[in-house]
Amino acid sequence: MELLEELEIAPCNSSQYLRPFRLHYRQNGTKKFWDFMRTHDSVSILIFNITRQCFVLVKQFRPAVYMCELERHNPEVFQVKDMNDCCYPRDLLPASVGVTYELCAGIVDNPELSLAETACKEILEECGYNVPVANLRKISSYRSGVGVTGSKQTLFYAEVKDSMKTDIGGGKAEEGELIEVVEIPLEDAFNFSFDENLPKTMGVMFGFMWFQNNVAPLLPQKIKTNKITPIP
Ligand SMILES: O=c1ccn([C@@H]2O[C@H](COP(=O)(O)OP(=O)(O)O[C@H]3O[C@H](CO)[C@@H](O)[C@H](O)[C@H]3O)[C@@H](O)[C@H]2O)c(=O)[nH]1
Ligand SMILES: [Mg+2]
Repeated sequence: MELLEELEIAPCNSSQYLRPFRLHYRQNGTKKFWDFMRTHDSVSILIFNITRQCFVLVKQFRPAVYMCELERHNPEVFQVKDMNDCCYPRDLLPASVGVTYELCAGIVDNPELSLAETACKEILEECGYNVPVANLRKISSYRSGVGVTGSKQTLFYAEVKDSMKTDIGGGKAEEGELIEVVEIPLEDAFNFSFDENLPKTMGVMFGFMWFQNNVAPLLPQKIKTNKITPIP
């Protein structure tokens, strides 16, 4: 995951994942426009391993995160004069600056599967646990990237046991997915959440908070999470 070479930044003129549009409109008499992208909806799953009392997260290289960091150190990377130009950044940063901790998640791109079935498929592909659909609990759904995509993400909760682990996970190798499965012990979860040196998604932070409010109170006292209050 850490070896990053041959970077080329090129314009994205067509994509199976993103379609940019501009909506022109008049709102309360004021003429406006807004640029946005159509993308797939998605599912994400907060996974808790009850055998070892830990959360199961995934870690992966995210090009968008990496490029934000690269631009901060190297402002010219996106300053191409012609939209057909390519840029070959030289002063690279380690790949690790673009690696984030996330909930297991996937895009909803198979209309034949329900959201819960899609979630179970992602759990198996990314984390290696074979979870029956009936074991999933829907937490809620929400809008992500409201300024840019506004797509809907549905969040599930899944409790797993070591005995349900039938595969190593890691994502679909044939699609080039390179995913590391990581376990966060329950007692470390809240310190992990607020450690800004460990880049993570809001889904992870929300998921841990939800667990604290909805599942932790039902656990035996000795394994409850350490609740910490973030410093303002
Ligand atoms: O530009 C792209 C985009 C996607 N892929 C492929 O498509 C797969 C998508 O993986 P999947 O696990 O289905 O989706 P995620 O990348 O995990 O994205 C989900 O998880 C993210 C983190 O929660 C959310 O931001 C997204 O909305 C949500 O779809 C990738 O692994 C690649 O194989 C590419 O090759 N190129
Ligand atoms: Mg994924």
